[in-house]
Amino acid sequence: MIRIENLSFIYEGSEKKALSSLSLHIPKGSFAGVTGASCSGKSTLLRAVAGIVPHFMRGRFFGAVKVNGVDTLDTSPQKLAATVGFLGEDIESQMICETVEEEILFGLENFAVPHGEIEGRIERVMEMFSLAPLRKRKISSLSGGQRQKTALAAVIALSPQLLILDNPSAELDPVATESLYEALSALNSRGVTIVTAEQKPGILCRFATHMTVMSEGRAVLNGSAQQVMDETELLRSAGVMLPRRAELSGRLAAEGLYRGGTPLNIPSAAEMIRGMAQ
Ligand SMILES: Nc1ncnc2c1ncn2[C@@H]1O[C@H](COP(=O)(O)OP(=O)(O)OP(=O)(O)O)[C@@H](O)[C@H]1O
Repeated sequence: MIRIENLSFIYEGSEKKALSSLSLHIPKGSFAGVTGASCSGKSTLLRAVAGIVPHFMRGRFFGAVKVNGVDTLDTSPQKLAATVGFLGEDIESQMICETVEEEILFGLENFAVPHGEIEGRIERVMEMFSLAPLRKRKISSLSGGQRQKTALAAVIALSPQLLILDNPSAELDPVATESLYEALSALNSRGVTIVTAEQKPGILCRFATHMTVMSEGRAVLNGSAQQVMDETELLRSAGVMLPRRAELSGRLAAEGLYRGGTPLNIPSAAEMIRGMAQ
């Protein structure tokens, strides 16, 4: 679904490569998680997949990004948006309507979703993000987390085939983050390809089928969540903050007490401890 070939990008006015000779393949149906330290290039990578780089955010672009076989240089982000949902870090700039309902409705009308389908889609995303009580509320009166949920709901209501989310948990509390990832996982199991970037890999490794670690504009690690999370030294050197369960398994392994892989979730961490106690 996404094929990136030898991509380098330098923002206009900058001399530094935000992306450097990056090649990556994300198959259709994946739940891909992109992680890495601040300024490692995660947002730029996602913007390149959505065509925002270099169409809206200009600069020197080398290599190719193909989405569903279409070269993003040969199409516009508006055309891509028919199948690609993108929510960037700066959600404020993506929200243009006065109320929650209008914000979700705007995209649906803009993409000429048949009238008979609109109410069903609005209700579905309202339920997904517990937004029903906020339906008529002004966006200016919402908390950061409520705005984030509204922006996510507006993108998901468009039923994209590919959903790209940059730091979607930024304004969400842990419970809302958990429900967001469960909702994304449910969409993924219905065939939607998902690409999300997060600085911390703890939530990604629980849900992603595929992970990429960025460092200085390069993809320094790429593979299944287990393969990536087992590379603890490389993750540390890329400035990635390991989840506590990975710190724990790493220390136990260094002391010769544990030989398995990094536990990706709490049940597998419990399994690790149970195994040692026996
Ligand atoms: N609009 C821009 N103009 C110029 N340089 C930019 C712009 N956006 C990002 N950069 C630069 O590109 C590089 C990669 O930034 P990017 O935002 O892609 O990293 P990131 O991993 O998403 O960071 P963060 O986790 O802090 O959001 C950095 O050196 C950054 O300063």
